[in-house]
Amino acid sequence: MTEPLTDLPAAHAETSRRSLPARQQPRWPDPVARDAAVAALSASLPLVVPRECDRLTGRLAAVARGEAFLVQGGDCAESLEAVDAASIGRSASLLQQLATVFGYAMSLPTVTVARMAGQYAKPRSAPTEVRGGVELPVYRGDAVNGHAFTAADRTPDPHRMLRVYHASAATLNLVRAYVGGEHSDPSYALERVLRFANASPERAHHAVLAKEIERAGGFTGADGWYTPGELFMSHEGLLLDYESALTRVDPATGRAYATSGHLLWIGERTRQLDGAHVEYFAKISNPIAVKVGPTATEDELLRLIDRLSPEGEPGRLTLVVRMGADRIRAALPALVERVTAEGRAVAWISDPMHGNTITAPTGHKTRRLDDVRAELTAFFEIVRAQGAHPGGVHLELTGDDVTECVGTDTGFDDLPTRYRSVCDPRLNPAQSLDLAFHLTEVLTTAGSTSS
Ligand SMILES: O=C[C@H](O)[C@H](O)COP(=O)(O)O
Ligand SMILES: C=C(OP(=O)(O)O)C(=O)O
Ligand SMILES: [Mn+2]
Repeated sequence: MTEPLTDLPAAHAETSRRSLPARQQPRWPDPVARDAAVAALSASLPLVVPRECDRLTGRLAAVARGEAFLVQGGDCAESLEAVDAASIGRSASLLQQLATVFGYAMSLPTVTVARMAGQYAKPRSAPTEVRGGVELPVYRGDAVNGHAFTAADRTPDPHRMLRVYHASAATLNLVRAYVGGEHSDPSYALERVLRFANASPERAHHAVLAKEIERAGGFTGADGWYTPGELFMSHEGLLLDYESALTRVDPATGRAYATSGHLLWIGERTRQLDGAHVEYFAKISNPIAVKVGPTATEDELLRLIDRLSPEGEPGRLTLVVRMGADRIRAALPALVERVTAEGRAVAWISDPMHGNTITAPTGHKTRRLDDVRAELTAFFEIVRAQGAHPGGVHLELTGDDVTECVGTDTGFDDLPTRYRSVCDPRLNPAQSLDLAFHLTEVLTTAGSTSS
């Protein structure tokens, strides 16, 4: 039995939140309403418990040691209006399908982590948005304000944090039911991979590969490429009011945990060494990740690692590289070389999405699958050339058949057809699986399926 949790003493979380500069936080117009929402969250049940977070740390330790591969993905921003049982099931299933393909590609067990049940707060490039001469606060995710371009929607409303908490609880409940139920049959994901690979004549090469995956059969059983009943939840730990209020102390160990999700990451825009986000993340015991963009320096990265993982426990810290296909070859090698030479135990994973965002002629934010592939391929080459382990992928994707990224069956002109994202463009299932099959081909043709 898991021990009951007690509340983290309020001063602990509040001190860091109030005393250090925190970027990308909303200006709540009504401080009384903000305090009421924080108080309600502080009295709410945890969404996850320490033992599950520790189990994920253990899985990620295997990733850091080169013995496992992480498949992390989901929406850029979850939307309260789009919380839908079938859609959640499709996205969870897509992650399991990708785990099956990547596990084969790498000949390694996979760990699956969703951007789900809490991915509701967004860092933005500009504080406001102007349309037709009207200027309003930018959309910062459903935990903060509404997406519609009206003053009412865009005004930050702290009560939204409670709505998001309840939506996350319901999402988590459903995912636990899916992965522990129908999705837990080991053949569930493989059948869907085969169906995808056989669906289109242009994908004849995928069908051949899918047959090999089926023949290899390593997806079954406890020693297989993924544990079908296990899907962890993650989100960017951006909104410190929300995260602090859901932080709890495990009485068994005296350690503090964010209980809003199993794994939280620090975004590219909030990883300042002297900032409130790094301060908060240093205090929690969850497995954590940090985004690493093309401007990160070797010294900055080492200081960040030492601050966030002072004991160097493998699995504690994952570095999510997001540089852009055109910059990764110049920026990444020195970072991997230095961190490896200094003996830091981190997992390296690739987010090939966030450095490759472009504006389509239609005005839509989009990404070319070709650029995503190019960055992911370069990541593998660079990390391996430095003697380190390319430990996983971090993707913005959905199980729904959207038209948000360009490639496979979606051209620039198709983007308006089913563009549903409230923030960044996601890969649809065909694009996600194409990416996984492409990487498998690259890795297997290179003559090596292990790292
Ligand atoms: O998801 C990432 C960021 O929130 C997003 O890329 C920022 O986008 P913006 O440049 O449109 O603000
Ligand atoms: C904001 C995000 O990424 P980054 O911090 O890498 O820009 C994101 O993952 O949606
Ligand atoms: Mn994004």
